[in-house]
Amino acid sequence: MMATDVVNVKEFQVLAKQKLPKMVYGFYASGAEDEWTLEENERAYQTIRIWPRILLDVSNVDLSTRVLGFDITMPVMIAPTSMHKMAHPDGELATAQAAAAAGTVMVLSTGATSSIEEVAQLNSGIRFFQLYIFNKTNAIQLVQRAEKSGYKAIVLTVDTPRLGHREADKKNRFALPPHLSLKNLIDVVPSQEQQEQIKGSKFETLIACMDQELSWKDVKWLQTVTKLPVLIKGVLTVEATEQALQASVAGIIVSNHGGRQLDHVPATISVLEEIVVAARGRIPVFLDGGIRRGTDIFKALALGASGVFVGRPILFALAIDGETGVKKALQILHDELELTMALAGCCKISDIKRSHVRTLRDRNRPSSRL
Ligand SMILES: Cc1cc2nc3c(=O)[nH]c(=O)nc-3n(C[C@H](O)[C@H](O)[C@H](O)COP(=O)(O)O)c2cc1C
Ligand SMILES: CCCCCCC(=O)C(=O)O
Repeated sequence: MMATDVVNVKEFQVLAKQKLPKMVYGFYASGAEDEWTLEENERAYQTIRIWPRILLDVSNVDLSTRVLGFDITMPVMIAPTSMHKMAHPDGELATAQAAAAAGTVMVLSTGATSSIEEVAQLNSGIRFFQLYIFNKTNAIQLVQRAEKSGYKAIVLTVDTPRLGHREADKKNRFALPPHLSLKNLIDVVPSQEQQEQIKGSKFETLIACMDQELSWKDVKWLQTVTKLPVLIKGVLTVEATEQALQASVAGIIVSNHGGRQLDHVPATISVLEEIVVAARGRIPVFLDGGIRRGTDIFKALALGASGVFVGRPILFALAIDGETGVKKALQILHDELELTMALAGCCKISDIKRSHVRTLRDRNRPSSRL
């Protein structure tokens, strides 16, 4: 198969497996331990049925929406993923160009191989900055740089006090290729001495430097050092949603880190609805994990998501064809969502209702005839 033959975003992964070095492909593709959650993230969409409406005028389908007050062309955004230059020499710059061209949000990772400023200089696209907190001094610096560079929100990732156990990385002795660097973390790069102490690679030592004491009071603290809205990424429970409301965050992202952190946590789509209910419409609820089809996006929106973020398909598309590949991946997801909406009888995002889907739980209710 050639890049030009790709007809759905899953095919980018097949091509990327053939093209990328084993260590890089393994880092991007793998999940934690038995990869149950990684697989469940995709599998869970299969249990949800779409209930279409018919004979509605769907000659004009509009996917545009608003996220944190910003107009975007579709409720599909780019999740923060680290180290894009392992996929393609243009790295995050290519991804950011594609996101801006598609009119949607890109979230730049703290672990990017391009700097906050390099990405910001490219165009006027809408970008958020994903924050990993190593220490408060570094966090303040990163947030101030993001603010100054025009990023519109801070996405605080809260599911990574330590890195999940990814066996592929262990087997492949994962390390960032020496010609690349994590440009935003130059000042927390571990010393040779620290590396020897931890008996790991530079990457493992760096991760070990993350602030493992992070707590809800630090979420409050973060809000005092930035004017930007703060989103919490890594929410999977009603309890955390209630705490997020109490902390007055601007929104939450239901995420299990693409199955890379704690294995056997539920698929994100399976917990979305209870989290949406717990959020009581007070803050937007976004979701990532396992989104591979327009129908997946439609299901997430019907269950109450204000938008979704996509991770691996973007990385694999980048690996295959740089900026053009990412544009193509975004276009495919756009077109699939548009077609799904037309076939389900929805002309705009707000037409997508809870009654357009039936979940396993709906079907298992005693009164159900489905
Ligand atoms: C290779 C890779 C690197 C990632 N790096 C980050 C990161 O730096 N920060 C973060 O918050 N999440 C990171 N994630 C998690 C994604 O933001 C997102 O939660 C996940 O990829 C969504 O699942 P999907 O890949 O099935 O779309 C990473 C995921 C992958 C696959
Ligand atoms: C600051 C370095 C980040 C590396 C970890 C990236 C990540 O979140 C992942 O899932 O991998």
